[in-house]
Amino acid sequence: MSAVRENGVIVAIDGPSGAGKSSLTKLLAQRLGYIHIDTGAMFRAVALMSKRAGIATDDDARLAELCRGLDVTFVRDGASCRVLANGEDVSTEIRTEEIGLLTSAISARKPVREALLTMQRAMGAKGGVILEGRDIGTVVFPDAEVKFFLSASAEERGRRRYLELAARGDSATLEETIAKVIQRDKQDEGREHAPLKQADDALPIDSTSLSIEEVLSVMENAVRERLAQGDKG
Ligand SMILES: Nc1ncnc2c1ncn2[C@@H]1O[C@H](COP(=O)(O)OP(=O)(O)OP(=O)(O)O)[C@@H](O)[C@H]1O
Ligand SMILES: Nc1ccn([C@H]2C[C@H](O)[C@@H](COP(=O)(O)O)O2)c(=O)n1
Repeated sequence: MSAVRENGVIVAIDGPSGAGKSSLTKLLAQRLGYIHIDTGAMFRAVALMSKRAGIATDDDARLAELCRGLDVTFVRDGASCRVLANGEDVSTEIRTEEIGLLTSAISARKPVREALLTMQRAMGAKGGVILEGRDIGTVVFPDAEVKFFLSASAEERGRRRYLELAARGDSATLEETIAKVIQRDKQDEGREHAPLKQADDALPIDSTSLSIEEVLSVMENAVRERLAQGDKG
């Protein structure tokens, strides 16, 4: 059993787009008093800055230089969290579907993954954190005390995303949205560096037919059970 960390355990929540990672990480972090680290938002911030700088998605030298000069931070704003890139609030801009697709390409580049890996490990090393992403339990923190792999059918994840986009006034159809979810799955699973995959010791949760509350209950129980084990030394 790994040594007890200074601020608590590390919780990893990996899974494909639209599975519910951000929703559950936010709620679980509130329940546990843990810090929520949205690693997807970090990759999205890199993608946004690369777009602004006109950097090609395969220009590794310029991407590496951009990452060296990029500081991504999270700032609590009431019940939610703002994402700052070099001090600029980019929380809204990074959430567009355009940036989402660009991020899938950018996140496949080795220099970007190496730069953000260093940042993510520095943010979470002392524990008391929940990191959500694609490679947390396999690459970022393979020694995380609790790992979940949260998934749902592509149709259900597309439906969720469709409802989310429609609420924001986006005119994408359900069929188009499901197709984009499947496209991002293929890109995230098929890339050479840190592909999306379930860690061998992760607890799989298929949320296709589960409510957010039902998923949260499974996750909270699993974390509290692990914390109780730590108390036993
Ligand atoms: N179990 C669930 N049942 C119904 N809706 C859900 C469930 N989990 C999440 N949702 C909804 O699905 C949408 C996507 O959820 P969320 O953004 O948390 O997913 P995600 O895995 O973080 O996606 P991405 O990786 O693309 O950021 C949100 O509108 C959320 O409220
Ligand atoms: N640890 C991570 C987190 C995210 N990504 C990639 C995968 C997605 O295509 C993109 C945006 O993530 P989201 O905000 O939708 O969760 O970033 C990754 O490769 N590794």
